[in-house]
Amino acid sequence: MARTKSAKVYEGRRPLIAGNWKMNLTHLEAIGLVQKVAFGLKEPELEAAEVVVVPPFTAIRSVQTLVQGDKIEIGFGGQDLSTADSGAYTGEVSGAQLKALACTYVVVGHSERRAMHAETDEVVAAKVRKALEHELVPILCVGEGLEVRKAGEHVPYTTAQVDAALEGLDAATVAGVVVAYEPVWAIGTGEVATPEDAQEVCGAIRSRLAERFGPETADVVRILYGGSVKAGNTAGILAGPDVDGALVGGASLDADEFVSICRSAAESR
Ligand SMILES: O=C[C@H](O)COP(=O)(O)O
Repeated sequence: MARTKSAKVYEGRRPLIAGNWKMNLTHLEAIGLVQKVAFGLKEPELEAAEVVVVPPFTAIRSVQTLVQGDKIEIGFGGQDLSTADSGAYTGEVSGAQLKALACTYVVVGHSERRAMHAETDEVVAAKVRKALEHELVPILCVGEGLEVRKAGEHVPYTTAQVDAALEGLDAATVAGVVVAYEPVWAIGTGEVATPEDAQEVCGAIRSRLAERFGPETADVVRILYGGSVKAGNTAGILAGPDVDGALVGGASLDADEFVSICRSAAESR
């Protein structure tokens, strides 16, 4: 099993694979999955690529206990956070609560939150700020629906979402954000974007970050692709020079498949 090692300085952008479990798995099933993933990956692979799981809130504590107790070199985070810190917000979870569970990351603005919970660009921007305030790394999700894609407006649409979410932040702060390009038409559909599609938009996002925050900042921000990522398509997608990893949904629930995805990422740089 891969164990925690001393900090290492990485040159360039270290590939990041984040498994978003969405509303799947009990806390007991979560433990089993993390154990299998940890046993499946070797230490050099976990050094070459950063591996993160994003369980439902109900399983975070169990994942934390396992990861810290067994010194497993796998990170974890939350799937959402509130724009508030505490109070009468039934069902919400705060950044402080996630931080207290040792979360490193939090997904913000996932298309399922935007669509099912009416999260606007303003709400997403507020959540990015709240995550940063609590020293959580936001994984900012952007991406177009099928109509926008068919109209050929996917690049301006997604870069505008990035603009809105990062409005008012300074370059040093933006350097600590992860962006995930997830075309909505490719999420959970089996309809994966081509490597060229992924690179086109990830490259455009990086160019936009360079315009707004400077090339040094744009150069360090990790930009992920998400949408029907599987072991068989990871290498092709990560071959794009601006694609630094993947936000994986369904395939992250299968230990063997997720291990293979992480291995591809480790071999990608
Ligand atoms: O957060 C993950 C994305 O929504 C991708 O999900 P998927 O890999 O099941 O298409």
